[in-house]
Amino acid sequence: MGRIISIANQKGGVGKTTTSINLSACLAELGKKVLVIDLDPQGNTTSGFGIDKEEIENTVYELMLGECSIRESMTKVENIEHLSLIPSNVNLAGAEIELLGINEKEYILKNAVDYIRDDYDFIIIDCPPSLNMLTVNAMTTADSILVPIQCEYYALEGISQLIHTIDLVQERLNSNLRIDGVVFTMYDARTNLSSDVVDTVKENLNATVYQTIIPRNVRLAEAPSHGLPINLYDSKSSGAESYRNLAKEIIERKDV
Ligand SMILES: Nc1ncnc2c1ncn2[C@@H]1O[C@H](COP(=O)(O)OP(=O)(O)OP(=O)(O)O)[C@@H](O)[C@H]1O
Repeated sequence: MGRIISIANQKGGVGKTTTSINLSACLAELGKKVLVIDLDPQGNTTSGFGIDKEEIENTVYELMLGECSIRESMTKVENIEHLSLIPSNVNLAGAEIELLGINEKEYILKNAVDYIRDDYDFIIIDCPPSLNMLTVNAMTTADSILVPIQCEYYALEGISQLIHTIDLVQERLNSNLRIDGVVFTMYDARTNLSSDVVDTVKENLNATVYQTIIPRNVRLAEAPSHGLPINLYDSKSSGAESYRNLAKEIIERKDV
């Protein structure tokens, strides 16, 4: 049965999309069968895989509104074996309103994913930067939440709210849900600030912290404009190495 990991942190720009794309591509490179679900109306995971988000017929929006099946919502990603994507675009921004009044709207994604989860080793869900109904759907679907934390001064801002939301979902909607772990992103070894943030989070957060730390690496920032994950854009970069190591660490985890 596939392991379902949602990448969530309601703080914007912390590396959720970068982690979703590159972790998924590295898991696929290591031979795992991966489905990526882009649940962010910005659609950056979709375009980061080289898919034109304006041209696609079926997205996660049509899936959630019951206008297509989960298999019809999937797109194969060129050049990447073992990886499929359920894309997203700006239409998803209206989904919250359109789902008003629908029964069990917190479980719409979960009910769809249940049909296909046995076909995959990993299902990775990229969440939007807010704690809205889309994020709640990601949390009811997931086995665990991976929280990217940017190595910057306000890193812990909002984390207690995120943990409170995870606790509420666990209590009321998905008793299996747990925090998979924290991954530090955009680490800059030249500054004391980055290592201070890592120390503070480790002291204050009762969660597994992945040993792999994602460095600030310009190749990671460039790769999406070429529509490629980092392992295809620059396989030897520090960004590619770090996401490969994160993928290996996640595969080896037995406790989630
Ligand atoms: N390790 C890194 N090194 C350099 N640039 C990075 C790194 N990680 C992310 N970035 C850049 O930082 C910006 C924000 O990253 P990203 O889009 O992954 O964050 P996000 O949390 O998904 O954002 P949002 O909250 O808007 O969905 C992007 O321009 C991305 O290219």
